[in-house]
Amino acid sequence: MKTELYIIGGFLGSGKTTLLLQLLEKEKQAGRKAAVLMNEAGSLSVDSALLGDDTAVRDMLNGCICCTIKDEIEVELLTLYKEHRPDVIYIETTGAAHPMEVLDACTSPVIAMQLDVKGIITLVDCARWMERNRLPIAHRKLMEDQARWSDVTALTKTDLVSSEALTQVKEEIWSLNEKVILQEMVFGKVDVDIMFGGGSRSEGGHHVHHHLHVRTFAYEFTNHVPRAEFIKWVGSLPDSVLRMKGFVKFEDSGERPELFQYAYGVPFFQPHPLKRPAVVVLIGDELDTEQLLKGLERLDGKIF
Ligand SMILES: Nc1nc2c(ncn2[C@@H]2O[C@H](COP(=O)(O)OP(=O)(O)OP(=O)(O)O)[C@@H](O)[C@H]2O)c(=O)[nH]1
Repeated sequence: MKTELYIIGGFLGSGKTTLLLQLLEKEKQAGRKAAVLMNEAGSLSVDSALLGDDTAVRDMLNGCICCTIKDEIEVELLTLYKEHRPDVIYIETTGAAHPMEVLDACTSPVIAMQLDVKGIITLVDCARWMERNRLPIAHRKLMEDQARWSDVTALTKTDLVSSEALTQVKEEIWSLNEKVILQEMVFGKVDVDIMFGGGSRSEGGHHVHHHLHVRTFAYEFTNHVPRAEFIKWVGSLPDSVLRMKGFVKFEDSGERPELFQYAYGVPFFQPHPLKRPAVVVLIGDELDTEQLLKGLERLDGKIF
């Protein structure tokens, strides 16, 4: 069984920990084992102290998982997975995190086959959203990007705004992200079934989920791959593939897989010193997963 992964993001003070505590309580009631990866910008984790003893928690301090300590996330996720085999991992990001960067960091090929990346939950503090034009432009843009790239947006602190303001917030968020599931929430109280009814972001297997636009797709090669064919395949990928990364064993490079990176149409290969699983991960908008699977299986010598 794969471990489900949810990313909880949202601007500073938007209510992430408040929601997380509610979600953990629900998981406990459902008899599921939950783990948390908590990212805080400071050197001391205040929020993880609130979580109680029955949840496995790992702190990532002194940096943001979407930039300065991005590489640590795969180690932290692997450690949580290996030590606890949780049913679900929640990642609480710092308020400064960009959701797509966090998604990128969480989809390391080293752990991709073990995780089912369910989605991004973004919290939007309604009062703050209404006043976002007073923020510096970079902060406002981040707040809007957080709403734009989420699967579920929980509108928090609805008790502090008028119903007209709430309607305006909803309309503005829908105009940025028409596929989002919007949920109103007061002090973390939310209908979890509606919230999580939207499908799954990761497709390490062979089934297609609807609703979500940005998805991840992981594939593990069984065989060595012909390099020229692989490069040709990469060149033929549609623009909907935003990012790809992984380790590939080529027919001309022996047993050590090469690190492969692809972003904005440019592939990059590098020999890798360590033993790594031959897994590639794709991130994209409306990925045609059947087509991708066919292409990868052909490269893997499984179909002709
Ligand atoms: N009025 C009101 N306050 C809320 C609500 N949800 C959370 N809060 C309060 O907002 C404050 C921040 O909540 P947190 O859950 O710590 O927010 P956070 O996003 O984890 O904060 P950071 O980790 O600092 O970014 C706390 O004092 C909460 O009690 C709500 O729905 N209404």
